[in-house]
Amino acid sequence: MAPPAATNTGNTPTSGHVKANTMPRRAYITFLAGDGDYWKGVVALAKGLRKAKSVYPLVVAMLPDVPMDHRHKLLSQGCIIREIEPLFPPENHTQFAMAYYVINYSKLRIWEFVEYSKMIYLDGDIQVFDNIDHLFDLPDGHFYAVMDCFCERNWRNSPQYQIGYCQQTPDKVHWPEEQLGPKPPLYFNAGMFVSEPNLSTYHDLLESVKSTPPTLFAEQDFLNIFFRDIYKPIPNVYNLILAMLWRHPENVELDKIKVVHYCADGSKPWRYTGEDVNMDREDIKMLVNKWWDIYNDESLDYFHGDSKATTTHLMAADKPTPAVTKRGGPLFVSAPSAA
Ligand SMILES: O=c1ccn([C@@H]2O[C@H](COP(=O)(O)OP(=O)(O)O)[C@@H](O)[C@H]2O)c(=O)[nH]1
Ligand SMILES: OC[C@H]1O[C@H](O[C@@H]2[C@@H](O)[C@H](O)[C@@H](O)[C@H](O)[C@@H]2O)[C@H](O)[C@@H](O)[C@H]1O
Ligand SMILES: [Mn+2]
Repeated sequence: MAPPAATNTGNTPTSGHVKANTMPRRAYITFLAGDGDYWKGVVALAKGLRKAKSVYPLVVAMLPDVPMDHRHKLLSQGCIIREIEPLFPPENHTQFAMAYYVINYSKLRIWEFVEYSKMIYLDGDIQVFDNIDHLFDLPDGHFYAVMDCFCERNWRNSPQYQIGYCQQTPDKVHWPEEQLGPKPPLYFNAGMFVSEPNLSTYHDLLESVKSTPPTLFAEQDFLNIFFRDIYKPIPNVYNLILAMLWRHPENVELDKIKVVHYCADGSKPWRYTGEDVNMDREDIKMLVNKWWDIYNDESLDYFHGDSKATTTHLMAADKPTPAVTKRGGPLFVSAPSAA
């Protein structure tokens, strides 16, 4: 298989079985920041999309602080790298739910990727287990994403959490309009969404972020405000927020789930120990195993079995060859059943 040119067209599919430039300009886009271990999530995502036979490329919107050896690991998995400038919210004293959420505002840069007409954004801690290319055919002009859940502890400073209200079960605790005003509009998780890159949308996003005071869930809150008039919920098979398994099991059909979002505390597969709350559940162990099965599957590597091409490709990019990605990861006694 010919190695991808360092600056390929942007339509070279990760699976390699469709001729470049014959597909509509569509792409999966993820975001990578820092010198930590999220690159492992992106490697797994590239391999998962390949296993699911997606015909569209995976583009990595990358902050400048991502080290060269991490970039090579992604290039050698067929990813397209698009370096972006960081984007920060206005000066604020907000306590984000997680301090590092401030870097997630840089995600907004992806609306500038107008070489693509349609994008599916996926967090680096997401895995795609079944083909979801059909989502690219959803009608333009809307923002598609899965509804979030407000029951986890990291929502404890929100009014919803404090009164026990969650949009997943709106009849369990009614929203007290008299005390808290109108019920909030439906709220999506920003770890996965379908949208269209567009320069005027991008301009409006950047203008609007300057005047929107940051809140608990950083750019996720901001995106919910910005796209609230065109937001359309899609089924949770496209973004299983793991907490749904213990907060709203009645809303989850695990065997129908296509996309898993490892966002619960302690659930990032590449850091998983099983010691955090809820992490000893059999369904969590099975989903973490499924992630590792893909991460460790060398038959899913972009340069499977052709290390010479890897060297050629990377030498062509005039960069040192990457260290061999350490394989391995926790194996569990309980045999993983199919999810
Ligand atoms: O150190 C970091 C933290 C976050 N991210 C990216 O930002 C996304 C959002 O962060 P995270 O998934 O941790 O948020 P969560 O969904 O768990 O709240 C991640 O999936 C990564 O794509 C990253 O690249 N490096
Ligand atoms: O910067 C804010 C982040 O907010 C979201 O994560 C949260 C949120 O969904 C909560 O509802 C969950 O309880 C929590 O577990 C989860 O981490 C997005 O997944 C992430 O991409 C990013 O936008
Ligand atoms: Mn995430």
